[in-house]
Amino acid sequence: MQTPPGAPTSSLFAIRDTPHSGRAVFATSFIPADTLLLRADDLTLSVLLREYRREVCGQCFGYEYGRDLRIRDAAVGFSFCSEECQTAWRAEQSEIGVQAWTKVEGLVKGRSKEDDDMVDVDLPRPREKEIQESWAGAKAQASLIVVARQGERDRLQPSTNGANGAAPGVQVTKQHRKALQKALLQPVSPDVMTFCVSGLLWKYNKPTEWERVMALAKDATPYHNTPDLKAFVNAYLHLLAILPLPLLPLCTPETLFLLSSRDSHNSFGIRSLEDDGSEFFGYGCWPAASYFNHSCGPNVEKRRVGRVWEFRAAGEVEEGEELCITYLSGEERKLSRGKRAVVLKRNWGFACGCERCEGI
Ligand SMILES: C[S@@+](CC[C@H](N)C(=O)[O-])C[C@H]1O[C@@H](n2cnc3c(N)ncnc32)[C@H](O)[C@@H]1O
Repeated sequence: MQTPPGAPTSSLFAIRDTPHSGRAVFATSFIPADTLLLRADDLTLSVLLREYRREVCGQCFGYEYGRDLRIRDAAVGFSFCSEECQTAWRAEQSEIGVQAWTKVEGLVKGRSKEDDDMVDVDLPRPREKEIQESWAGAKAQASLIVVARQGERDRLQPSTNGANGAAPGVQVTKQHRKALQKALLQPVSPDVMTFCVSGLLWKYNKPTEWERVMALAKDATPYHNTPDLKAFVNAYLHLLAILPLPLLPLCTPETLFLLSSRDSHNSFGIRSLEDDGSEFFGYGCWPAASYFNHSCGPNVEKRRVGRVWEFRAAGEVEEGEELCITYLSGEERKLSRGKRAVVLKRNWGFACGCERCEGI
């Protein structure tokens, strides 16, 4: 098998296909306990939940037991533990990125708290047909918004106008402006918005690395429920209405869906490093870290160090053995086999056939 783009390479392991659980990581020699197997420092998109934005550093995810961090960058809605982190964050986002976060913060700030509320997790996941129809349903309004924004570009850059000074292309009318205003009146889901902006900016700033995320395992039905899908479609229309103009060509249903479809089964929770990770700050996608399959009795331990994930052998590993982490949180690991199976099926979409579950 050819190594997928973005997959890790090592003298200790190789990535191979398995009959039932996609690709997996296998030891290529005996590995002593506690050996460092991989440091994944390739964070792509990430979501820091809005409720933690004052306490968790936007760059290194540092947390000081719930205290507000020293530096609050109110314009973009992130806080930082140091000036270095703030500078690194701004450099990584790029100038356009900082403009985008400022626009998003302006939209989200002052919205009623109810827009934030989590929806019922027990609703069924939308199937492919419903997903396609929802995105298609936004097409007409999206086209009107894009024309309204095109008018903005033409006002800002009159040199792109036609020879007679008239705007090239379609004339902006009341209908276009109304479509834009209507989008802005829809409820905002700040964390969904963060996901979309983070993904679009990552694609904008690192276009050659798109294939690293596209190579990951896909989920054809990545939305948790119908309100979640609706929140993504709304975020799309909002973003068309407010993003800096250079980002508009990237903001498409296709790109947003592809980001969700890869993130769904590959993201890592960003949790507190104390208390067995009881605080869930958000999540992110590190492609190199996404080739380990799950086992309920894992032989690899993972640990987050700032923005990097480290993977170590939990004990001695024999040549040829599959290297597995656990996808379960601390509390979930203590559940019975049946309950673990329900959690894994719901969150990751697979029926666990690991050695612990099969009783081997
Ligand atoms: C992070 S990816 C792991 C790498 C993946 N196998 C691949 O080919 O890219 C997670 C996905 O791998 C598969 N997977 C991981 N652990 C599994 C297990 N114990 N049993 C069955 N499938 C598993 C599931 O499809 C899951 O959604």
